[in-house]
Amino acid sequence: MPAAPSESAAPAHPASPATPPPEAVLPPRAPEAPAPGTRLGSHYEHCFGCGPQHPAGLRIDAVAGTGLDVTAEFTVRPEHQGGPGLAHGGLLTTAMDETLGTLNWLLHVPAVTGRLETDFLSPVPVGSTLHLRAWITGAHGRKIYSAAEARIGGPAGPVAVRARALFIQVKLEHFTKHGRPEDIEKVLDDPDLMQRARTFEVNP
Ligand SMILES: CCCCC/C=C\C/C=C\C/C=C\C/C=C\CCCC(=O)SCCNC(=O)CCNC(=O)[C@H](O)C(C)(C)COP(=O)(O)OP(=O)(O)OC[C@H]1O[C@@H](n2cnc3c(N)ncnc32)[C@H](O)[C@@H]1OP(=O)(O)O
Repeated sequence: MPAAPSESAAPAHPASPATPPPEAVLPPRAPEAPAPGTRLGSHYEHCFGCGPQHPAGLRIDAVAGTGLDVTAEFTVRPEHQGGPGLAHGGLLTTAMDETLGTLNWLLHVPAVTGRLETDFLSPVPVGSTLHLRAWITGAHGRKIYSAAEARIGGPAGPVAVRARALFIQVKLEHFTKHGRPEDIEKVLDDPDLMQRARTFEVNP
């Protein structure tokens, strides 16, 4: 069996692509951003993360903060199990992704997750309420850097999950071009959703 490489032979760990580089700056909160305290609602009713129509979804409904931040709550249900009685890790990552994604509303640009790193610090039992918080850490060109944490039991409870993300700004055509045509058609027929989507279009 070949010898395992020694610590010293391992290449230096590169900086994470989800960490803002020195040239990144904190972007301004968009003038059109929802006022602090506003419930951001769902961007798509069938979304696994926020859609009220999704039977097993997380139904995350984030609240805009005063700066470049949002908060949300999510209670783990039996359909979210990985280990018996415990939340599935991938599902917790989804909760982080969804909460981080709602930061789009504060910058008023559509963006999709390019990279998402998650640290699981403690097991999360079914029935736990996670208190989520996400904030923007910088932006450079189309790249938006952000971080999030989920605390158990209360907004000041112990941190159970941490995440860092790199979102990439896209045009609305990203969704119409790549989405399954029958789902896109239904969305285009939905006046409420189109009104929300159009607010992005007039302010690219
Ligand atoms: C009409 C219908 C509208 C309906 C929608 C309405 C509203 C939507 C708006 C807001 C929604 C609000 C809330 C959403 C909430 C939650 C949703 C959760 C978010 C998700 O769950 S979303 C799904 C998962 N997500 C994807 O499905 C992305 C798949 N992917 C791609 O679609 C492409 O990959 C893309 C577009 C990411 C980039 O492609 P591209 O061609 O545009 O750009 P390119 O590759 O040049 O990257 C530009 C610069 O980013 C760097 N870069 C890119 N990726 C990187 C990586 N992974 N690591 C490190 N660096 C990376 C490059 O290195 C370059 O850097 P540099 O500029 O320095 O060269």
